[in-house]
Amino acid sequence: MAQSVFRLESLLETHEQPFVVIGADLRVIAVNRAWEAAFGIPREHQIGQPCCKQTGVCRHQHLFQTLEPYAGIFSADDGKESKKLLNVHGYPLLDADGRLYLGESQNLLHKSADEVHQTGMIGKSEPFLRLKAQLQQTTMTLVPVLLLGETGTGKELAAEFVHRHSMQARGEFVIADCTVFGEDLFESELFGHEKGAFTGASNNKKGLFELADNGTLFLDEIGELPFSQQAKLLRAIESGQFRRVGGTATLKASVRIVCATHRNLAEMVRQGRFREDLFYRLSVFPIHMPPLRERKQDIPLLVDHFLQQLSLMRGKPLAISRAGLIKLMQHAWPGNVRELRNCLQLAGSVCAGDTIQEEDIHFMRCFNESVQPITNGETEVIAPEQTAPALSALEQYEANFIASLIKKYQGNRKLIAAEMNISERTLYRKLNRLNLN
Ligand SMILES: Nc1ncnc2c1ncn2[C@@H]1O[C@H](COP(=O)(O)OP(=O)(O)OP(=O)(O)O)[C@@H](O)[C@H]1O
Repeated sequence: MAQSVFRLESLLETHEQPFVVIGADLRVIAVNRAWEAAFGIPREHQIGQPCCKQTGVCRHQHLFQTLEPYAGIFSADDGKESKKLLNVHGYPLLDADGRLYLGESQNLLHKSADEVHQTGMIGKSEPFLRLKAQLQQTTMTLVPVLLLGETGTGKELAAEFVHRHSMQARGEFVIADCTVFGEDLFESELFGHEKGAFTGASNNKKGLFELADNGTLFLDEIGELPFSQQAKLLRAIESGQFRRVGGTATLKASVRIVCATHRNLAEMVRQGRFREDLFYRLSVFPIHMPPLRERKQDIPLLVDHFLQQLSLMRGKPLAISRAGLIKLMQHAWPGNVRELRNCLQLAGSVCAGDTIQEEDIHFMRCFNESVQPITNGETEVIAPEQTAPALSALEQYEANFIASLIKKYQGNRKLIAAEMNISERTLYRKLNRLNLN
């Protein structure tokens, strides 16, 4: 039992974003360090507390009743005046005895100046220094920046860097994850809505664009934005003007746009899946994030950095043997820096002493996004249940593999993503694409 609690806690720590586990009695069982840092509440004050302070059926209770995973944008129920907006994914978890829990990742949608990553980006290799110089150049203007690169290469970190060094640094850094914007959600999440605009709109609500006024709006995975919504985004970016859903007033916001994608947007334009005008507007300043295999010189520095973090978490030093470091240098790192961090985290939790040995290091199976998901050029803007496309043999293989992990981990997306060495967001996209949701 002690071992499984230890494993659960170390797995929670591999999660970069705030994560909470809630029991069927609607009380908090565990939170990770990212959660403590985001809300400024030590875990010992949170564990055992009710999941929500408001009365009535909450999303957590609803999940325990229906066992249906959910995703959406909610404000934090942390008892503080300035409500933080969270992009939330919740799903049921089962332990080995069949007890039901709820796991919820809570990605902060906006970070104030002092919450934005202070540690900076680590590296000294030539590709890394070139990247940093390009990022520095963007800080002298307010033109949109497009970050292109594989999963785990540090696109979000780079977006924070651009914000932190820009003229808008005093404003908020607001994250909009385009993978969760369906046709319905996009407008009200991005531009807000007025009370009564649609069923469930019980209050006026600011959108992410408004929240990013005088700051930066980071549109993550811009390639996933539904085609039908792309013109609305373009209009708002060009004019800085927008209207809340159900509102008549034209509002204005001065927003610096930074986008990221692992997709080939130019190819999507050619296939008619991404608007050409939006593409040209966003790709004024395209920046390629080098994969870790092209900057292996940075591995020792990154290893030092992550070992320091792990030592702090453990409360005692953690080192790595020379043979262990060589093993890390020889790996191709398809999951990039995230994979390196997860690999060290797991090695640290299995190593017997204070030094990670070669045999403590295990590389995880990884499917990266180089598998081109859609070939007929139109499926992503069509409701999947009506027109689910036939999967290619490779996709079918991937779907079978993920289905076996879903079974193995009883649907726990965090564990599935950890085994596949991809972020939960990437897993979420794959589940949608492969009709596994
Ligand atoms: N140069 C770096 N120095 C230190 N940490 C890094 C660096 N690059 C990435 N990381 C760490 O690696 C992890 C993944 O980074 P990040 O989320 O920014 O990648 P990403 O490209 O946005 O991934 P995805 O496309 O899957 O969302 C984070 O924990 C981040 O802090």
